Amino acid sequence: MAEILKIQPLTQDAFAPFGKVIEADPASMRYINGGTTERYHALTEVEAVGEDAKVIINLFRGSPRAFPYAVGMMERHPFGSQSFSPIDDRPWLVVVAEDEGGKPGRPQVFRAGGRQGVNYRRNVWHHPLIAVGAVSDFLVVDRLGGGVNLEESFFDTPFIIEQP
Ligand SMILES: NC(=O)N[C@@H](O)C(=O)O
Ligand code: NI
Repeated sequence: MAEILKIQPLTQDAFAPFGKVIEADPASMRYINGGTTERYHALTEVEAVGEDAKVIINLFRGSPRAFPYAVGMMERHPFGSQSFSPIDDRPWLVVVAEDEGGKPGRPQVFRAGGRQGVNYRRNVWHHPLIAVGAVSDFLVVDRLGGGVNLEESFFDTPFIIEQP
């Protein structure tokens, strides 16, 4: 019987085991450009390791997922972090899992606001982008380079996300 996953709000503390939430954190803000710009400084760091590793910036245009949605697999990137920052100010879902002996444990689902991004630390289990409600653009910063930077793991029984 497929287990239904609870959705929790995305907070820095709750997401800490998996990476950082990218959002306008007042504690990181400093004024620049003669006071005309608020710089939210060094919110997180990018990891890019291994052969010929470099950091790239991408745009992902995600089609909305249909719900109930079956979380049948998770993936991770052994050589680099991966960040997703929504451009359209639309809520979306983040699905991550702790590592349990080289496999993902029970997925955890977070509801991200339209101005909340995440940076998955290197080798953190996550589900590929889950856009909600409409086609949504995301700025994605991740790693290009040698080696296979994608490891996938499939659940024997999928987990269900009922409604976002
Ligand atoms: N394949 C790809 O670049 N995207 C995934 O890594 C993802 O997390 O969406
Ligand atoms: Ni990924």
